[in-house]
Amino acid sequence: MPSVDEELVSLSEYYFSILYTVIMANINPDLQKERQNGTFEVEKLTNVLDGDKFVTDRRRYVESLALNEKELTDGPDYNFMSRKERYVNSLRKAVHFLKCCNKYNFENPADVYMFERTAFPNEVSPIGLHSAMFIPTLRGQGTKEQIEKWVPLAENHQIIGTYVQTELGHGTFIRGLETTATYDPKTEEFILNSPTLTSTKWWPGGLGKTCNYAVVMALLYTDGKNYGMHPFIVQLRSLDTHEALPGLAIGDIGPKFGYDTIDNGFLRFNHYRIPRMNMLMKSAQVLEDGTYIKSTKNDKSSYGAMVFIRSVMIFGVAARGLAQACTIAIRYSAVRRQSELKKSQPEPQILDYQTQQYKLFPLLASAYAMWFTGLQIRDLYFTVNYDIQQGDTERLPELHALSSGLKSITTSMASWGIERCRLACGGHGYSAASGLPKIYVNVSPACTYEGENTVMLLQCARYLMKAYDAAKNGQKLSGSVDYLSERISLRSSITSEFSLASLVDAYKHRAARMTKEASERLGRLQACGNDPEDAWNLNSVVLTKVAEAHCHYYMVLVFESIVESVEDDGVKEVLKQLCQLFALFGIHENLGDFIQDGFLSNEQMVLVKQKELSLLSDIRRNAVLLVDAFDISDHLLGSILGRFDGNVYENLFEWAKTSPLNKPEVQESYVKYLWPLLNQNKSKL
Ligand SMILES: CCCCC/C=C\C/C=C\C/C=C\CCCCC(=O)SCCNC(=O)CCNC(=O)[C@H](O)C(C)(C)COP(=O)(O)OP(=O)(O)OC[C@H]1O[C@@H](n2cnc3c(N)ncnc32)[C@H](O)[C@@H]1OP(=O)(O)O
Ligand SMILES: Cc1cc2nc3c(=O)[nH]c(=O)nc-3n(C[C@H](O)[C@H](O)[C@H](O)COP(=O)(O)OP(=O)(O)OC[C@H]3O[C@@H](n4cnc5c(N)ncnc54)[C@H](O)[C@@H]3O)c2cc1C
Repeated sequence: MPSVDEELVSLSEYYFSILYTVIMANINPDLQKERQNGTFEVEKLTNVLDGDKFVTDRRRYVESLALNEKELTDGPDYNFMSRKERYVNSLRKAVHFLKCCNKYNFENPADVYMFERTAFPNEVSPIGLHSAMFIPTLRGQGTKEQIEKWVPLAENHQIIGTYVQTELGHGTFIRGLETTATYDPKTEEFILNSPTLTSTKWWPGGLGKTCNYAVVMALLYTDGKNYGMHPFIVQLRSLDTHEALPGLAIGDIGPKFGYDTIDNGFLRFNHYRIPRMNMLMKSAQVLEDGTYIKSTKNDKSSYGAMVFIRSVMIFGVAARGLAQACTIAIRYSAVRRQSELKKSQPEPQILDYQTQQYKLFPLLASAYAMWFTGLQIRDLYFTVNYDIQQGDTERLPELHALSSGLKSITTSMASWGIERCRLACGGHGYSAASGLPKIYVNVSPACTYEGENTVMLLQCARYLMKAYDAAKNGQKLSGSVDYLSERISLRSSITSEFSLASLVDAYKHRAARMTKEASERLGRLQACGNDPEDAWNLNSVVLTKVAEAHCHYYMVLVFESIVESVEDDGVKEVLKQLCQLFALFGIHENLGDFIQDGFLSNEQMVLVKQKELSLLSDIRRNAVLLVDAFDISDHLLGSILGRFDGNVYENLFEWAKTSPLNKPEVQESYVKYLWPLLNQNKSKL
């Protein structure tokens, strides 16, 4: 007998197939042709992207639950709302979302995440930080007793919290934060204080108007000594009136580049007291008498929430953001016809222009590379985190380096790529109807939050320099830096076959050579009199490139391993083409790195450029199916240009008619401003 879940899944498959048939009946003919001409089965590739068929079915089922919730999907068009309306609407949806979580009683956090993603398409909910950072920090940094006390309150939403770290004066440099938590043994309380204007907490999501609790990062003082940054649970607002508690000044920081649905806020403490036990004490304790005791080996374990978000952002923000933009731009390029290739022939689909393919297909390949890498790092996070829970922090530095570096290169690639997709859609790309502006403003801050991208690359480089030194001293390295202690090939093995192994090898060579040279340069800078910090700074542009090279290598390596693991021939072939294009585009873009020491010969360079162009033609045939395989619903895309049915023009026209500026026919502003202007000289007409 099938389980309830199995029944639901087959029901959702059934509805999906009906929906698919209905939609196909009304598909733009160009898109229909694209979908008939492919060389592989889309569904099989979707299963690879999801992990397996079961995950695909489950995801569709969970998404269908969210799509059936009218409270989440109906309502005013986001594009026509004011900032305040966007916040209020999002909070309304957030509360309904919580009711749904109770109703459906999801046991797996992945279900909650998929449901939330559908409820908040390219938006962040005002309570998003509650589950993304507040609860994980309570769990990660609390003692058993603290977890037992606070987590149920948070999970039952009796309290709603956020993560409060950044200040007006400092975000990157955590040791420069100024908020103090001074222990008072007489009352067994901590006194939180903002001693300067620059110590005002600034940016935390949901702080402005929504949350009544927070984990606050502050400098711990006890017995007159500063022990650095520690996490504290702080009540911010009355649970009855929601007013800020005495001793606190809280508010919204005002409009931003995007993120309209969330109230990023400020917070000032005026000698605000909290009980001793509100310090999260898993890594360090303050006893009743003020004695400070450190209980974990790695003093960066309190940075765990940041490592978590960086690890999940690669897939959740960068890969999915770029995949959505590619879906929009490629579908639109298949239905848009413009100019002429040959006289007296119909105007071609713009996707047939090689230049259009060169704009879009490397981005498509990057989206796939990020997608697979993101899933890999998410899994690595859970493995390492499990070890940490058992007291083993050995792999934390590697996870920190990889998640920092990959968070940086993928969010940079994605935000650059989304803008490129917008430009590739010509004029209509600039309309909010394209959905691309909303995707862009949702992805672009990821280059800054959870560690500014340059700073994160330098964290990764720091790890690479240490690893290289260890390898030089004879240590055998493992994990993602194992290649630094291997003998690497001096000449590229790339041939006209373009085996994936030869491409991985090229990236490995580049990363290893650049790491070695950066390390030697660092040594030379110190040898000629610079102290280590100045030498580091004078070498930092080079170091960011080293980190990029390492992360790029890692992405090619992961992509190759996925291609190798796929059994279906059709899917394997298209993924191989994408993997080759990702690698070759990267070589072309960074050619100097690959030819500098003669690794790549002139002949090989010519081959690379030829193959890159021939791959465009290969991928052209499957381009629409390759974006269909991401299986991103129209609701999530929020794009008229990227609609699954390709019926762009009629829907653009209908959408424009709903613009509030079109109602009423004659606007008040005409009467107030234009009429007087137009009529001032009327008598002279
Ligand atoms: C459930 C699925 C969800 C999916 C959805 C996906 C995501 C979306 C979710 C939410 C998004 C919505 C909203 C956005 C939220 C944004 C929240 C924030 O931005 S919170 C604030 C984040 N702030 C930062 O990231 C600050 C960046 N700065 C730092 O991290 C650090 O200060 C530093 C730059 C790394 C330097 O730290 P410090 O000065 O203390 O240390 P050093 O002396 O330089 O280094 C000492 C040593 O420690 C290592 N290290 C540093 N950080 C870590 C770490 N996190 N973990 C492990 N190790 C770390 C460092 O490398 C040094 O090592 P060593 O060389 O060996 O000495
Ligand atoms: C949308 C959004 C949401 C956010 N949400 C939260 C939240 O929920 N909670 C929270 O606590 N914070 C939050 N933040 C704050 C965010 O984490 C910080 O803005 C981020 O860590 C960057 O720090 P910063 O603003 O101090 O940048 P800065 O460090 O001032 O960066 C400015 C420039 O200085 C350079 N720079 C700085 N230090 C170095 C260095 N050591 N080496 C080389 N270059 C350097 C950077 O590369 C950058 O070019 C959010 C920010 C945004 C934009």
